[in-house]
Amino acid sequence: MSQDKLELIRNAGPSVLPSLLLCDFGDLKTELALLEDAGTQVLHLDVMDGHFVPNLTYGMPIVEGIRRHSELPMDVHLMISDPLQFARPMVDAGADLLTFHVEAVEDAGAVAREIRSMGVGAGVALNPGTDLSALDGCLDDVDLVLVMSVDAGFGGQAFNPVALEKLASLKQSHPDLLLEIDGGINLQTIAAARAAGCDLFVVGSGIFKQDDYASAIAALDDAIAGAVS
Ligand SMILES: O=C(CO)[C@H](O)[C@H](O)COP(=O)(O)O
Ligand SMILES: [Co+2]
Repeated sequence: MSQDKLELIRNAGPSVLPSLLLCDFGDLKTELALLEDAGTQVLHLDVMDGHFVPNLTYGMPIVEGIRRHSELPMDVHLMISDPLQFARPMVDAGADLLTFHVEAVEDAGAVAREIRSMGVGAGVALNPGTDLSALDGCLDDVDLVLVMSVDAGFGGQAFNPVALEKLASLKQSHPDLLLEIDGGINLQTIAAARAAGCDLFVVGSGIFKQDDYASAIAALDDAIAGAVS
């Protein structure tokens, strides 16, 4: 099942991925229905442990709850110190792709291989201050690279353009790699990310702080389509 969903994630781009960090968790069912009606193809879930990042969000019960209300593929962004500690429970909860931070682990390739052995996709993320060289040796083992355009931990932060250089460089060196960006993506920043070669665009405030999710997503889609590379 997860392999089919992973294929859907691979083929979704270019696409906006709503980050549920800022959604109304008191009414998940309605939130998910609105996102599905707006044409969402993949959900982005932010898991924070209060240790790797100074913020705490949610774990398996919420991922499982989201899965009960939606069949959409789930891209789970693990901002946690020990990704392998919770990888299997996250897969059992319904995750289809697990993205861990390269800053959190000793051997990113080994972590990615272990995640893939669980039948789901593996992604590796890097914060704005982390050099691309941190990914040396692991890119053959991952399905996706998540280039952070804010320091992982909070929604609503300002976009850091260092992400654009990293995307362009990865696109050039690994043209077949799936590239995702996360943090401060909105109508002002999304076209530049597309022009730099990005496939998947995580958006939190740019959707959930807007009155109408569908028109917010449609405007972001239009900006992606109009991007010049
Ligand atoms: O991983 C994240 C934060 O660490 C979130 O996915 C991201 O911040 C989305 O929110 P926004 O679009 O408001 O920046
Ligand atoms: Co995220």
